[in-house]
Amino acid sequence: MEKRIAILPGDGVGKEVSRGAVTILQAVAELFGHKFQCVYGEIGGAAIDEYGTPLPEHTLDLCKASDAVLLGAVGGPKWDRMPGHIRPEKGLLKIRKELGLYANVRPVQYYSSISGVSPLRKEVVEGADMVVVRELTGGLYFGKPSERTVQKGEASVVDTLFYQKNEMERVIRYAFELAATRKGKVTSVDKANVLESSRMWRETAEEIAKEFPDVKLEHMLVDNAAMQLIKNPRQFDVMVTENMFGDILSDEASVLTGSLGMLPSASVSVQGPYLYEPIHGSAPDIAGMNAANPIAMILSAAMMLRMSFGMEEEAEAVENAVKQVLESGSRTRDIAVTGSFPVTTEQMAEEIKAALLDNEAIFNIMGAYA
Ligand SMILES: NC(=O)C1=CN([C@@H]2O[C@H](COP(=O)(O)OP(=O)(O)OC[C@H]3O[C@@H](n4cnc5c(N)ncnc54)[C@H](O)[C@@H]3O)[C@@H](O)[C@H]2O)C=CC1
Ligand SMILES: CC(C)CC(=O)C(=O)O
Ligand SMILES: [Mg+2]
Repeated sequence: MEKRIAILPGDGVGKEVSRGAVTILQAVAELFGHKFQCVYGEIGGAAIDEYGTPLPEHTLDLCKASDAVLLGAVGGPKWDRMPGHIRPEKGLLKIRKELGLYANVRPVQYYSSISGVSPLRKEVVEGADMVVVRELTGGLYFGKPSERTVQKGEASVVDTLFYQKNEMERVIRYAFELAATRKGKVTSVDKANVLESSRMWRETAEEIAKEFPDVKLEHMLVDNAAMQLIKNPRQFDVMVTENMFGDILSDEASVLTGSLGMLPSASVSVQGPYLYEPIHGSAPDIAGMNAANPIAMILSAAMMLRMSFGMEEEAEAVENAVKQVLESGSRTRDIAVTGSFPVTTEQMAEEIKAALLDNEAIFNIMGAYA
């Protein structure tokens, strides 16, 4: 089966972890007899440098003409002083809007093999298994006006948190549908004690809940949710929340696994290609050092195989290879324990590829004798 994948490496470690994911996709293609046509495009700072804009039209066209999009990360100090409308991050926001990627699905999975890496005690994180569903095309990151002004002679600034009810409905419904396939619980996170937008969000969650009598709904204020995530993460199944709260809480949730380099994501739309990306950014502090953890990106590719291509067996094969490599003790710097010698980004991807090829070879031999 031929699939066309738009690869947008972006900036910083985005480039390095993208190479890791492509290595794994090539191995999957070889093993399972698929054809993945990887077509490359520029986004973020890389696109600003070459074309003067963070999301050139040709990149967007390339994505629209593909079956799925795999994106590394954007941003970095080089472009931090650019005016707001041509910052690298604007390219990411624009592609999300243009592709209608309304729900960003961020699974947080506990790996017993690296439990010691989390600063949280093992008995707190053990067995944590949750998904943050983050609204992705509305809220503060998109609302207008968003500008500096002068009011009564004083420098002033405004950002706007704007939502339409249907934008809340679709992402909350997605969270309920997901919870119905998991542990049957949705925690809707808001700031309804202060914000009018949150009161509408809460009402909408109550309305959608009526469509899912077997799914339990609870509400939680965002400040409490930030604390509960660390205190008792096992209480959560699916957490659904607006754009900025979800951005912040999912980075926090990565601490349950031990590193930001472990968390993948999928962004879904009503129609058109889905986009897959790690939740982390371009990590300028380690960019170019071949030190980034490629697992978040590789697990994002596994999500793509499952969600965009219906390749469940292939996705599981990649996820199992990741587990196996972690169990073998191999670690990039972010998940290394004191005294151990970390592997590079490239080595980690190669080890995952080797585990994938080995497992499938064994599986095929066993199958032949079954
Ligand atoms: N989706 C995207 O493209 C995102 C882009 N950004 C951009 O990235 C730049 C840096 O932002 P930061 O706040 O530093 O966030 P960041 O996520 O890039 O890095 C935060 C910390 O996590 C570490 N880290 C991140 N990914 C890692 C990986 N794969 N392996 C090992 N360690 C990893 C970094 O070294 C750093 O210490 C900014 O320009 C920001 O706007 C930030 C978040 C998301
Ligand atoms: C860089 C931002 C636009 C978004 C962000 O931090 C994220 O999507 O995780
Ligand atoms: Mg973020």
